[in-house]
Amino acid sequence: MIRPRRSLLFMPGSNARALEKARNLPADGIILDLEDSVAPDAKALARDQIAQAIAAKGFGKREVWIRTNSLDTSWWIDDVTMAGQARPDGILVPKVSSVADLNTIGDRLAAIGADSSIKVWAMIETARAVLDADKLAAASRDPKTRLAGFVFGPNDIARETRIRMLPGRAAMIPMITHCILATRAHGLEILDGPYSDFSNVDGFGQECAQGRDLGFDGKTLIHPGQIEACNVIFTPPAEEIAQARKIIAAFEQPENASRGAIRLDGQMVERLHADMARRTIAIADAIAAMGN
Ligand SMILES: CC(C)(COP(=O)(O)OP(=O)(O)OC[C@H]1O[C@@H](n2cnc3c(N)ncnc32)[C@H](O)[C@@H]1OP(=O)(O)O)[C@@H](O)C(=O)NCCC(=O)NCCSC(=O)C[C@H](O)C(=O)O
Ligand SMILES: [Mg+2]
Repeated sequence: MIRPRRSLLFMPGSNARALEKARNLPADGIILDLEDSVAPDAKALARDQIAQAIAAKGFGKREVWIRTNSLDTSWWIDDVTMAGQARPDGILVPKVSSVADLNTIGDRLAAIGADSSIKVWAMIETARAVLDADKLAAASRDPKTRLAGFVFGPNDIARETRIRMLPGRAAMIPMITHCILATRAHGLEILDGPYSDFSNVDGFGQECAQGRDLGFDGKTLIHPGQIEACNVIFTPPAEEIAQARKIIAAFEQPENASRGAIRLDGQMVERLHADMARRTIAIADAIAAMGN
C-alpha cells in the first residue's frame, strides 16, 4: 500500500504543547523526537510524554514515528524499549553508520517482543553512512532489521564533513543522489532532511521543490508553518494526474493491446510510462484519502 509521506513534522518530545498540537496539524506524519531537540536533563520527561501521547491516540491517519537517541549514548536502550512498547508506526534511529547498528536495534526490538508492524528508518547523517548507503539499504533484506527507509540528515553531515549548508545545496547533491539510488535499489523510502530557516518561505519552497525533483518521497519539517507548502509541492499537480489517466487509458485501448510504444499528443509513450502513471494515480488517491 502506498502511503503519502510528503510532510513529516519533528517535534521535541519534551514539548507537551507541540505533542498536543500534532493531533490537528495537516502533516502526513509526525516524528516525536528524543534526540537533538531534547536537552539531556529532559530525556526521561520526553520519553514519558511520548509514551503517554501515543497511548492517548488521536493522531488520525498521521503516521507516528519516534526518533531515539543514537547508539553511542546512554539513552538509546530506554528509548528503544519505550518505543517498542508504545507501538508507533516506526522508530527513526539517528547516526546509523553500520549494518551492526541496524542489527543492534533489531535485536533489542526482538528482545522486548516489539510488534512486528513497527518499522525502522535510519538517519543517514554521517560520512560513513553515506559512503555505505548501499550496504545499509541491503540490510533491509534481513527482516530482523525491519529497515524500511532512510531520512537524510544535512545538519549532522555538515557538522562532520564541514560541507557548508548553502542555498541550492550544490555540495550535498552527490551525497543525496547516492542515498536515493541506494534506497531505490532496495525498494526503500527516503525523506529529505529539515530546513532550519523556517521564517524563509521562499528558500523553503525552493528546497522542497529541489528535494522532490531529486527523488525524495517527502521532507522532514521542524515547524508547523512549513506543512502546507510542503504538502502542495509534494502533491502531484492536477495536470500530471490528468496526463497519467490519459496514458493509462491509451494503453487500455484495444488497438494498443499488443504495442509497447504509442504516439500520444505527438510524443512517444511506453509501457514504463504507464507504470509511472499508475504510481502517480496511487499516490494522488492516497493523498486524497488523507483528507489534507
Ligand atoms: C524551531 C522552534 C524551536 C521554534 O519554536 P517557537 O519559537 O516556539 O515557534 P512558534 O512560536 O512559531 O510556534 C507557533 C506554534 O506552533 C507550535 N510549534 C512550534 N514548533 C512545533 C513543532 N515542531 N511541532 C508542533 N508544534 C510546534 C508552538 O508550540 C506554537 O503553538 P501555540 O502555542 O499554539 O501558538 C520549534 O518550532 C521546534 O522546536 N521545532 C522542532 C525542532 C526539532 O524537532 N528539531 C529536531 C529535528 S531536526 C534535526 O534534528 C536535524 C537532523 O538530525 C540533521 O542532522 O539534519
Ligand atoms: Mg542529525
